Amino acid sequence: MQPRETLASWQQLLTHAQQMKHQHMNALFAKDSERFDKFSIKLPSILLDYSKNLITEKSISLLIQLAQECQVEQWRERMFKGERINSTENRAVLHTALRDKTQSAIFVNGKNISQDIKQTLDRIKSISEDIRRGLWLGFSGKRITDVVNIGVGGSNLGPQMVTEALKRFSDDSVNLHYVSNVDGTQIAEVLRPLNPENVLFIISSKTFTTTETILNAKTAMKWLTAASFDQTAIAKHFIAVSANKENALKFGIAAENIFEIWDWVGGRFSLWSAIGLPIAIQLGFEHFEELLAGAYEIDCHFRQTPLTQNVPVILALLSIWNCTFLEAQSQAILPYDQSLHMLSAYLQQAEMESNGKSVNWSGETINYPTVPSIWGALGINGQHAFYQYLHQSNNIVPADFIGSVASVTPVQGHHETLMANFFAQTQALMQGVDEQQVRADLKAKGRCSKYIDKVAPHKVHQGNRPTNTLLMNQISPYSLGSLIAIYEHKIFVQGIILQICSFDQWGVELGKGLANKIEHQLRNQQVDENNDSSTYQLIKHYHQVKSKT
Ligand SMILES: O=P(O)(O)OC[C@H]1O[C@](O)(CO)[C@@H](O)[C@@H]1O
Repeated sequence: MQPRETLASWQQLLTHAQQMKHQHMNALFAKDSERFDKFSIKLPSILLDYSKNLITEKSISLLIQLAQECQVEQWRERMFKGERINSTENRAVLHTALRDKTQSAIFVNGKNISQDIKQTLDRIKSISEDIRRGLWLGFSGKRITDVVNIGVGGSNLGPQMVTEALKRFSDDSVNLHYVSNVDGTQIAEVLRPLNPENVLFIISSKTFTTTETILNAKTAMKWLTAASFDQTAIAKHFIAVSANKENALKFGIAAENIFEIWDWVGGRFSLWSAIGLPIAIQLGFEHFEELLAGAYEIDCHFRQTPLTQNVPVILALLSIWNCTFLEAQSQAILPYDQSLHMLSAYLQQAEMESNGKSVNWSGETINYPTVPSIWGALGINGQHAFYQYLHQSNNIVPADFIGSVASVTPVQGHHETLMANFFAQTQALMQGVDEQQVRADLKAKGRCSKYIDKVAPHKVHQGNRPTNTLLMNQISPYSLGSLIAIYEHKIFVQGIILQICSFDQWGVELGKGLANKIEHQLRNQQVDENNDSSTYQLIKHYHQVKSKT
């Protein structure tokens, strides 16, 4: 495995980055009237404009060379063909197979998984339709009006982000709720207004060992059986989605209510599998299929388009350019479409759980900056909260701006105001305003020179802050499927170039193990003296205060 720092393109990028740090995007735009054409890509439902990055044609050409030297195209084929590229877990990575319209045969451990996928899709269709038409009945013969999805991380964020985004496409035949937090407040609040006779629970857990999910599921089961006085009611009110059928059965879920997922689907890439059942229930199976179709379009684009015109590849290269070579440390996700209000939370898991690692495939320490921390919120709300930092802090935060040409719920006069802000913000972040201009503007407003001297330095915006604009035609199941798949493949490409195993998540295990030990101490009013002094005193304080409340 060739260390990345020894690649010719890597070395040239290091030198090139030092030169580019002294450039301003304003000058690059002034020099080149075709900059937008050179640095934008149009897909059927999404336009990517990446011209507002600190790049030249040379930057892109070196970055493409880097992708080639890292054999991104070969790795991409290995993924699509089902090779075990998740090396630390010895697993294939095949979320793309879940949305492959052609249902081509793909073999994992000698088994054609496309047949399993088809069967599961057929079951999702039939169960979601039964529930939506009122044919699935609860223990007292009443129809299901409310579905509660219990799951966390990848077993929650994907379905919740999508059903929130596509609410407009729901006919409201069923109310959908999500419980992810083990804080009892959440499940108590969700269940409080519901009638057990009308509620169906989906227990979503790939491993079926996640403490938070299992505890919430147990509470749900107690709530149901307390009302039904009958264990047989469980079969009418509980569905499980899991790769661990044995545990789901042991838990008490009826065999016919268990939906299988497979070890070749990573939790954070699983919304296309039966983990997406809540999507089909709330929006209808045909909309779930459109979501898959939108993702499939991007799978084909990613697999077939030359690297220079390949949206996920370009986004990955820009992230590497901004973080590894220009040393930005975080990346903002700023949707301007209300529908996408959960997108940054979703991408936080997708990107940070995938690539937030510090050793390479061989387990050697990586000694160059890799991926940024991902954060964000709805752009308009952010403007009145944290954009001050984006515009004027010393830290450069590259940002993805995501908006739609047409609103799915047009309210007269609103969309233009929203989108005017969308366009203005990337312009302001790029252009900035220098002191000379600030002074001239203040003078034109009739301000006295004493005031101008005092205020002018505070009003300077350096600009030169990189942004990508992803402009969607309109939010729909199809375009949302495409958007999510773009980010999934971007994450993959980053992992390949940075030599990070993007499909494991060992970093979540240590905390889980320690929580188990501490939970034992909390339940038994003990404090283990082997704890460090901070943790020891915190637990002791917890017991003392608890004993008095
Ligand atoms: O679906 P499961 O197995 O309950 O896991 C939920 C989430 O927990 C994690 O394992 C992290 O703890 C994620 O990777 C996963 O999406």
